[in-house]
Amino acid sequence: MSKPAETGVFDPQIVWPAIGHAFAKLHPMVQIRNPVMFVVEMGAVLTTLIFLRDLVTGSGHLAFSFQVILWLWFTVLFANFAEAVAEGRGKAQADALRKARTQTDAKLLAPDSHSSYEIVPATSLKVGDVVIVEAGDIIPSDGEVIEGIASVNEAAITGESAPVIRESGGDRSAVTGGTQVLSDQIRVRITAAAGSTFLDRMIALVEGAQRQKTPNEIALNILLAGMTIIFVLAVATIPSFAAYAGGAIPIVSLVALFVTLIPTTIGALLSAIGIAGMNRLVRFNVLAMSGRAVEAAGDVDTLLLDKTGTITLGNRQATEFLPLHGIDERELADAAQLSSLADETPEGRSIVVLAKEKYGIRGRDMGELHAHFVPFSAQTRMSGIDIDGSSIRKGAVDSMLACVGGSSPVPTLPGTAMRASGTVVVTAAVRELREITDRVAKSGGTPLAVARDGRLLGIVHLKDIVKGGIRERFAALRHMGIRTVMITGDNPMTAAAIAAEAGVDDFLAQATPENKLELIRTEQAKGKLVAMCGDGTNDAPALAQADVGVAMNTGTMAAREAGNMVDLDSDPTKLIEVVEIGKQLLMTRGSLTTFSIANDVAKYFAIIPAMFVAFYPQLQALNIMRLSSPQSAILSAIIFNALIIVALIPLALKGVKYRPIGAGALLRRNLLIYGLGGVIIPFVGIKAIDIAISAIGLS
Ligand SMILES: Nc1ncnc2c1ncn2[C@@H]1O[C@H](COP(=O)(O)OP(=O)(O)OP(=O)(O)O)[C@@H](O)[C@H]1O
Ligand SMILES: [K+]
Ligand SMILES: [Mg+2]
Repeated sequence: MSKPAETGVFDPQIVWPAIGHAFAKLHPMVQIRNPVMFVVEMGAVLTTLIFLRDLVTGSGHLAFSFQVILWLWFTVLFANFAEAVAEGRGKAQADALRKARTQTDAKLLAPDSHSSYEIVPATSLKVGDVVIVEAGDIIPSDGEVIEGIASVNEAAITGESAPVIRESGGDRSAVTGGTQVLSDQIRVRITAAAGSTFLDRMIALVEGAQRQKTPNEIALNILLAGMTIIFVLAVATIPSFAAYAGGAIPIVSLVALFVTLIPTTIGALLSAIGIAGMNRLVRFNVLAMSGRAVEAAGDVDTLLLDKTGTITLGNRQATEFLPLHGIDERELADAAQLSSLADETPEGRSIVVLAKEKYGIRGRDMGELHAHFVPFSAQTRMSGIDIDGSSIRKGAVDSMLACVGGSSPVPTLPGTAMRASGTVVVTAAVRELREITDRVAKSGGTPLAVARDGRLLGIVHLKDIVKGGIRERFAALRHMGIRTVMITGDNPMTAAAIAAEAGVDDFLAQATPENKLELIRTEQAKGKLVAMCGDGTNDAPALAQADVGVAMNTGTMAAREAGNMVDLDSDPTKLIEVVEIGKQLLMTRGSLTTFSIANDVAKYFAIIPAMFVAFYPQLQALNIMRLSSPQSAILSAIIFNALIIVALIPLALKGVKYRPIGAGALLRRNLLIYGLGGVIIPFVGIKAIDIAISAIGLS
């Protein structure tokens, strides 16, 4: 995994444009999305108008008012700046991606030809068009390989230069526009028109163009808005207290008090925290389609993983033909090959290859054979062919046995009549078949049974390899308290072998797409947050249902569209980083909210005595900060309130450090640091500012 270095928080290339954006974001229609800061802006507008009036009439404390108003505007600008910096970091990543979206031409296949094509610009391609892509060509748009196999360099989107295999059929058929074919030739059916390709969506995502507030953010915003309203009411009563003592408090002081008391720190940084979380994922080569997915990742309890292509490499290859007693190996190979001639899955193709390598059985022309082809489906878990009155099937052993009547002695495949003595033959064959199946399965291989006209011939052994380093990573997930469950369409014994090798906690075998979906719903009904990693079209419903659906980039378009995250490195254990980033996001938000609210304590001690000491001398007891003057107290508080936003931008963007020490311990630790820190820091900060401004004689 190549991980681009993190740009510095205050990189000049990001800071300068962000300053401009901070002013542009002053527009009330932009500001209204953030209620706390909108209120601050309204306060700034109101006091500015009063100041202008006083300027004309020559009344009021003009110098003092001017300084307070300036800092009110700074408060809003700093909040805007924080968001703009977060967005700017995303834009830098988007620009890198945009370079990959170079203008290319496409070799558009003429509608009823197999080889003649015309060159057209990639932008003119429509969904459904078929293009030829040859070695050296850039794939013009997203699509599905419908014929051929090729090695593809996807570095443009993944940053990983090792080529990947893309082939028709199966779960590795999706190709991404902007990537380059290195060898061979493929035919690609275009699945996305210009402007809505994967790369386009990636760019829009990292730029934050599609960012929507998550339910958690909305809830927090409502809470903050609620607190703001309470402080409006509280501050609104102050003039009457002053009037009672025969004095008056200038509006600008009231607004300053109000702004320092409302939760401006978290209000200013909330949006930046969310954007930064998504950006952090991008740096790990994971694209989150929604902020909600990132948050959910922070609380995941159960991780479900598809086996083939997710836990294993996914190119299951036929390695052996294992005939039943009394059946010629060549007869089995021949039947297996026939049933696979039109099977465009990697499994089917590898059977044709093995039959040719081992027995020299040549491919036959499907057109001349007058055959009816039965394609593989995840429901039937079988595929095959009806040819010359005979029917050949291959598939998962249990499905095949149900079909040829392994459980009942009566075969149900068409075209078979049962002899009276047949029962015994079938049962013996079934027993032997089970023995072979178990042997293959125990080694982690996938056994495919082959039958001709209801007569079992034997087993094809498909081999697959568990992805490297996966075991330790699953152990790390367990340590984080996440249960891993492998779900596969394969038989229980193969599943058990692979599950043991990969080190998952549990597995579900012989699962149909509906079973996968059901399992997720059951977990969710128990109140658990479920993540699912998958690559196949048959995983799509589950990916859509899961709270966090991580599609492998090697997977099909359907899978990539259904999930709410795509892992460009196709590494299911990346969930560790995804969860950490999610937890970090939640913790950062929680910590800064705590800090923001704790901040208020010091401000009460700074401002309240300063405001009232003239009317109520006994409040002098509260004046523990001994600030130089009431005006300096108000000014120091509002300056601190604005500067703390800028000071916390790096923390908001980088996130508080995640430590796997358990939720309770973490909460205590954060309360101590951010709660206590939030109480103490403003006392020190406000006092320091007070000393500084009275030294330079600002107030
Ligand atoms: N081309 C094929 N023809 C016939 N049967 C097949 C073919 N490919 C796979 N099978 C059988 O169907 C079963 C389920 O298919 P598949 O592997 O696609 O399911 P899955 O739910 O995606 O599980 P996995 O986790 O293994 O990817 C396989 O275990 C195998 O027994
Ligand atoms: K505040
Ligand atoms: Mg699969």
